[in-house]
Amino acid sequence: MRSTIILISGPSGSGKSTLSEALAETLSESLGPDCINIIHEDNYYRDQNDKPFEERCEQNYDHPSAFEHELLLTQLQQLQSGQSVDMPVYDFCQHTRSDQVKTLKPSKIIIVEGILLLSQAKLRDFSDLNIYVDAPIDICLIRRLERDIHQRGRDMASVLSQYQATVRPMAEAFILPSRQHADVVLSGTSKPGRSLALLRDHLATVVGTQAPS
Ligand SMILES: Nc1ncnc2c1ncn2[C@@H]1O[C@H](COP(=O)(O)OP(=O)(O)O)[C@@H](O)[C@H]1O
Ligand SMILES: O=c1ccn([C@@H]2O[C@H](COP(=O)(O)O)[C@@H](O)[C@H]2O)c(=O)[nH]1
Repeated sequence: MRSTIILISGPSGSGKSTLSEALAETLSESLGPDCINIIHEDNYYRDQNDKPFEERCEQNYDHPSAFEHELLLTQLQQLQSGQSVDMPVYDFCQHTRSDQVKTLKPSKIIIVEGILLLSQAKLRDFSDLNIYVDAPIDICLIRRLERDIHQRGRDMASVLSQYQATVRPMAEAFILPSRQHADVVLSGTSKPGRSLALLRDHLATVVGTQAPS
């Protein structure tokens, strides 16, 4: 079995995770629930257990060097060659890898979502379909504020200072230019069903005759 790899990239808060879940749900209906893995690029943030918490809070998490993209590519290659992998698990509240891993079994489809995937030539060349999710930057910031405060243990002041120091400048330097590498650009403010409809022909090409209707 050769896995089909689908990358979903775009700015933080644009709607990548939401689209990934919607796509996985739709594909599961036609291919079966065990046919799909979703991998979050976030799990490949570098381990920082050797640094004190205060220092971890100050890191730039929006530069490509913050990620271990080589490990992500290696694990995608292993999954594609039929091997299970132990994916790292990231703890956003602690800004480092947790001591857990998640074992992934090979699957027909692998959806990978994350901010900097399309900035990486080796990853986008390895992928069968490259999707970029776009949304206005004010919408992304509002969504991020809500999420980081409610789910990632942050306060408004730290989210806003990080946004100005690294999130926005790195997005301008690395994420927004990566849009040019996408096979398809989707709106992160449209209903997910509309995005799935726009993906139909692309999915038929990469997934084959069993693409969702
Ligand atoms: N198409 C959409 N329409 C309305 N709200 C959305 C849409 N996509 C995502 N959201 C909301 O925006 C927030 C961030 O979405 P998420 O998918 O987690 O973004 P990302 O993975 O790009 O950081 C979530 O609260 C989600 O419910
Ligand atoms: O320890 C960390 C690691 C990452 N971040 C921020 O997370 C986003 C990426 O997550 P999405 O789910 O794709 O939005 C990135 O912009 C980093 O700034 C963090 O704050 N702390």
